[in-house]
Amino acid sequence: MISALRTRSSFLLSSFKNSKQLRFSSSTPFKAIYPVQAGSATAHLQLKTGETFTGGSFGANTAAIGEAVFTTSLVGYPESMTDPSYKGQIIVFTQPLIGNYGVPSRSRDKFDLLNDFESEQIQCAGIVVSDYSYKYSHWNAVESLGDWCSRSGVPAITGVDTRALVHLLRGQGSTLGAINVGKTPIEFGSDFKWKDPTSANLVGQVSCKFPRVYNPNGEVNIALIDCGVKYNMIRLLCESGAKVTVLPWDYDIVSIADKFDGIFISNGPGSPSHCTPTINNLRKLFTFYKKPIFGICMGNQLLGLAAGFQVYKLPYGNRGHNQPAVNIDTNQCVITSQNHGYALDDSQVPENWARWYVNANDGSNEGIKHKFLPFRSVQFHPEACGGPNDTSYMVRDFVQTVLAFKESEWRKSEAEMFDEYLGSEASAKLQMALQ
Ligand SMILES: NC(=O)CC[C@H](N)C(=O)O
Repeated sequence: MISALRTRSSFLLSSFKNSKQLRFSSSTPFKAIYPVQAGSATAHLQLKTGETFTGGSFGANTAAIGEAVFTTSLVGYPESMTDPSYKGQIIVFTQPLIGNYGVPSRSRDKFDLLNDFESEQIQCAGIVVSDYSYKYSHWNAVESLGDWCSRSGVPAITGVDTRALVHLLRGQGSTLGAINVGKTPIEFGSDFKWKDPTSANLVGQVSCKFPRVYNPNGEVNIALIDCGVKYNMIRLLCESGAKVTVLPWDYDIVSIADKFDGIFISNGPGSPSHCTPTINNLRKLFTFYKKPIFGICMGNQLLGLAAGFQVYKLPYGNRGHNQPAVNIDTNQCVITSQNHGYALDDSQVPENWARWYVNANDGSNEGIKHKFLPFRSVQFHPEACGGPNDTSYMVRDFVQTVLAFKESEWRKSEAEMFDEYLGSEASAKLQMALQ
């Protein structure tokens, strides 16, 4: 199955590359092709490779630089724009109609988490759309997308030929771009120093600065390593019965690990290579920590790096809400929400680890698990927001596993606990490994 997936994916990629690619002359700007409100200032997305896409500004009258990436998600622009994973990126929406349901209210749930946003503010550097809805309508809307972007200092362009833009990004890969508002594009001389925001440690910029506890009366105590956590991850853990202690990405979790019944590693922006402290902490935990660990997206990459996997950058990433991921053991396919540019190279699998999920489109890794310790992670987003909730059970399963381990510790010796949970053969291996 996997080899078939890999062949299919290489066929898909090669056939796409050989297909008639649009010719992009980097001198002629792509004119706005969708309606731009009369009186809007002209705005441009200029790529480092020279192409310019012109449209009308409907956000802040400011310039921004970011990695231009595209998402095929049809809904969920408030969630995507406030997802810290998009820090340093300019989001190009393939869905043409953006803004039609406005921006929701800032109501909070019982855990004090915003109900309709994934963090307190817009995280992306800017947005590019084809057909912005100046008029919006929704029972929960309190302002327009344009007003939200304007008051947040985030530039937004409408009227852009996003099909041509996405065609280009698929052909050459995600590309550094600059949004600027003004009659004429900026003349970036060949010596212009393009400062790539994603070359910085973006996780350090978005992670919490101090620990914070959610749902203090939860029945199990879970440490969440915050690499740029989305609010719905915290919400799902709390709703599953956990007390969640959110810790900064580089917090010394090793020295307090035994206080926690389980550890969760969150999503986050930029390259995982900047998170060396987190990776080193995970490596130290592997030497003694025997309770469940679960990671999502960046968490999958950091757990994998700590285990000995390599990471590589995908040409244009997987960002959308209909990405198919296949469970390698059961062949079950789940439809997932995704937003990532890096992936684990699972062509070489470290000892005692196994591939868990694989992407049915491009054969990229979608999850890993330890063969007999309760450590696992997925590249996709079970917490959705936006996208399908089909795999949100994985967060609940993690909390249930933590509870099972905790309860078992009270009632049974370790050997019995591991026998019951892992099966006697794996348990025997574990006991050997822990000598
Ligand atoms: N959503 C995420 O956690 C993204 C992880 C990482 N920044 C990537 O782009 O692959």
